[in-house]
Amino acid sequence: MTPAQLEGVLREVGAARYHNLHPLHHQMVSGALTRTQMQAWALNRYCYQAVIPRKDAMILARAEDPAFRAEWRKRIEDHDGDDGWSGGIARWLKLATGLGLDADAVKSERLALPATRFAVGAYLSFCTNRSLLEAVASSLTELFSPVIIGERVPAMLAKYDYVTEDILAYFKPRPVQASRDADFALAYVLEHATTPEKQQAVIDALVFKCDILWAMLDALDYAYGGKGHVPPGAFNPEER
Ligand SMILES: O=C(O)c1cc(C(=O)O)c2c(n1)C(=O)C(=O)c1cc(C(=O)O)[nH]c1-2
Repeated sequence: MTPAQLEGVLREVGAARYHNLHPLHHQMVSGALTRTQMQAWALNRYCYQAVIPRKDAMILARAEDPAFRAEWRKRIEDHDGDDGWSGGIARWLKLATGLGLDADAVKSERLALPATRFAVGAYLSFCTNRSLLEAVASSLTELFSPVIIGERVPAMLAKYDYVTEDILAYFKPRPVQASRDADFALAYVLEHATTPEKQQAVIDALVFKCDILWAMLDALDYAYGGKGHVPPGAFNPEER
């Protein structure tokens, strides 16, 4: 494949598998989620946010090119800020507490769904154990995140009276940051996936990452959707 063809395939993967196609996302933007479902989404998604700078540190540690590291470290700065609590993770915590959750409970991750923990752990270990090229490719879901954020934020503000712009401050810088990050990662992947095997590996990495995001929404839907099968020990407001 030429680099342009590979880019085309990667974009097709996103068009077919990204989590904006998940029924739970559709319910969220149509205004159909209960407050408990919204809280559960925020609480579980915190685990994903919290692992992102850790997996990026794994990628950094394995990159030999200083110019690559200088670019990639911006991702860690975006999420941790200068002091650990002035970046994206802190803003996600604000989102969670704005929805009525307790900050310490969210931070502890103890109330997250088992499947969330497994999915997030799988992402961290993928970026630790696979090739640098595959780890970089697995971040390429960010090519598609500006679209889902563009759907989610206006819909949440319009459809849920308890959601405010302040609560959703996390998302404000994300489309710009994600485009910067995804452009860099895509250029890296297109330059370094030089054999059919490597090209297949980066496609598979993006599929794997779409599956992580999909599995997280599946688990939320199963636990807090119509069936209401909340696993033992997981967030369950009715038990309080
Ligand atoms: O709101 C979303 O649906 C969404 C999706 C993704 C993604 O596609 O992985 C990320 C984010 N947000 C996000 O905020 C973020 O910081 C982020 C980092 C990464 C990554 O894999 O390095 N993905 C995402």
